[in-house]
Amino acid sequence: MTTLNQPLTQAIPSLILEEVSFRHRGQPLLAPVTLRLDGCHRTLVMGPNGAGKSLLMRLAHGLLAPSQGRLHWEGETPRQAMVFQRPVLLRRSALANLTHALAVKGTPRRLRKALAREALERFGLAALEARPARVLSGGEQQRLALARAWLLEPRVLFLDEPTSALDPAAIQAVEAAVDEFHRHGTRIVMSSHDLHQARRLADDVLFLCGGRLLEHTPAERFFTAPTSTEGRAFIRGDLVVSPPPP
Ligand SMILES: Nc1ncnc2c1ncn2[C@@H]1O[C@H](COP(=O)(O)OP(=O)(O)OP(=O)(O)O)[C@@H](O)[C@H]1O
Repeated sequence: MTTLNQPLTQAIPSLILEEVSFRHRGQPLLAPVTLRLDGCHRTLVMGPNGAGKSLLMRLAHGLLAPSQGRLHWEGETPRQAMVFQRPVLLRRSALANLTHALAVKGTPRRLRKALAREALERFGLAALEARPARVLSGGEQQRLALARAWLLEPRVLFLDEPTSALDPAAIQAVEAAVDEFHRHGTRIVMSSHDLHQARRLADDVLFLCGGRLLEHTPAERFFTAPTSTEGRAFIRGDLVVSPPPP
């Protein structure tokens, strides 16, 4: 029996960052960040190009180690997955990309194809199962990456600008998939510089500019009364250019 269709009901551990900063070759790229992510929320990480959104997400997901500070989960580290702007897919069929992920996860061979097909169906890719993953369109590749993440049953899903190269129909499909994860009980942490998208999806917003976290507020408050000058300019739609990192 698969548990993939069962909502994930246990509480998600909180993620706590205490004075987490990141430097590269001595150059500060992210100024110390202190924050806490709780509950099954959809957190949108916003800010102009070069603000430090990807850095913060990679640190949170454990792909980068902080130069200073402490990052930890309150309780057991939850299962996590990350979806990138340009998904990294294997030179195999769409189906084989998913059965491979299940093999790595340790799913018994006899269950893999059925589970992979169920995920392809869920993300509207059933007709493409035999197609080489790398010839799929950008939107299809992104949905395949989401289907792969789905099979990992993450409690926390990080998405780094997953729709920035997609057209409106593909964006809609990715946003529907994100909703599906959230309804299932997965915490979403997603970066975007698209205000419209953030208004559609966000419960809370992390706003970064120039390698500094300037705001962490409920979405409604960020959109109506941002507290930082940069946040206000961003909401007005002014061109906000990230100053050089701290
Ligand atoms: N591994 C790294 N080594 C050196 N510099 C890095 C590294 N990762 C990011 N940077 C630099 O840190 C700054 C922040 O980059 P980051 O990718 O986090 O920005 P971003 O907010 O995600 O921007 P975008 O919206 O353009 O994706 C940039 O100046 C970038 O060049």
